[in-house]
Amino acid sequence: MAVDAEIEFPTIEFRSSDLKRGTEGWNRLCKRVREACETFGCFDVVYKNISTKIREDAFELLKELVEVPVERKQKNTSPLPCHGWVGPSEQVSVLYEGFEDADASNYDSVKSFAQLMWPNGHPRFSDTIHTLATQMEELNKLIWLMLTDSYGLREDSLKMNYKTLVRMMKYLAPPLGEYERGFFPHTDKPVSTLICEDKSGLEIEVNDGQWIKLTNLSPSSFVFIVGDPLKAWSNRRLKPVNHRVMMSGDKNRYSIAAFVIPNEGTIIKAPKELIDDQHPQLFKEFDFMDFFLYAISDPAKHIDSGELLHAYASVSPLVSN
Ligand SMILES: O=C(O)CCC(=O)C(=O)O
Ligand SMILES: [Fe+2]
Repeated sequence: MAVDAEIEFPTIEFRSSDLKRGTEGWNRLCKRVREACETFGCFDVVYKNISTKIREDAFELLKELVEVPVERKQKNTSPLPCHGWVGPSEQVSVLYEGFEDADASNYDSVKSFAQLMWPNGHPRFSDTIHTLATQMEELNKLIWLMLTDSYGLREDSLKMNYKTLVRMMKYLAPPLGEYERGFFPHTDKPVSTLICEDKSGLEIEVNDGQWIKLTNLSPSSFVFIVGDPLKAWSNRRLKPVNHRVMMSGDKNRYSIAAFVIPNEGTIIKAPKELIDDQHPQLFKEFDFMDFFLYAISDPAKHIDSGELLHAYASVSPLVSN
């Protein structure tokens, strides 16, 4: 997929015939996934095992969700600051609105969310979002397996207990002819992220200050994004990508993101196979939740998002990007 005159953003199709571990097709995919995550920190995965129907249904339901009265939206709270429902404000953007289910591959969690928004519940919403979240979680697992296989590691080198937090977002079209921020630039703090969208708007920083828009994503595309913890886990091989949403045109944009949030007490550390004389250990091992809370704390507000991992866990203050 060409998104810029010079830069070719990687699109990788996961054909069912290549998903058998150990086959040539599988090994080829593993290599491409690893290269994309090391070079760009993200890629477009075309994955037809998640049907376009379930995505379309989810976007339709999201359009219903944004219409519920504000008093109900405000019930979507979270123990984490800046999580839960976030309405249009300077905090993210006046164009932005986001809802969150912290454990969306768990049916009861989605059902409780739906009951807050629609007092009589909304089984079709619960079924659809739960199914999509579960399938995105499976896709994420597949990508993790490709990463461990490509580094010649055991599967359990990247295994942890986690929840799949799903964020459902709406971005208003900007005033006519304008090009406006929908989501500020940042690197993701969850371990990894998968995003699907109904309209382009996502942009990534490829070189210092050079942004490219991800256009022409297919109806079966999901954007996989390397989060900061994967950089620490891989001893700086994998690259968290700085990304943002910019809005233009006259259509609203809807997106659904699935984030990997490890359970309390999960330690992020590089497997010993990824540390040697040529690759000395660059990050101290750390508790994911401590890092996550640090990243949304007041002192962290003065540090660039892409520098937070270094500020928090770098072994040496001299190590930079
Ligand atoms: O809406 C999107 O496509 C991206 C949102 C995002 O980057 C995030 O929630 O971390
Ligand atoms: Fe993000």
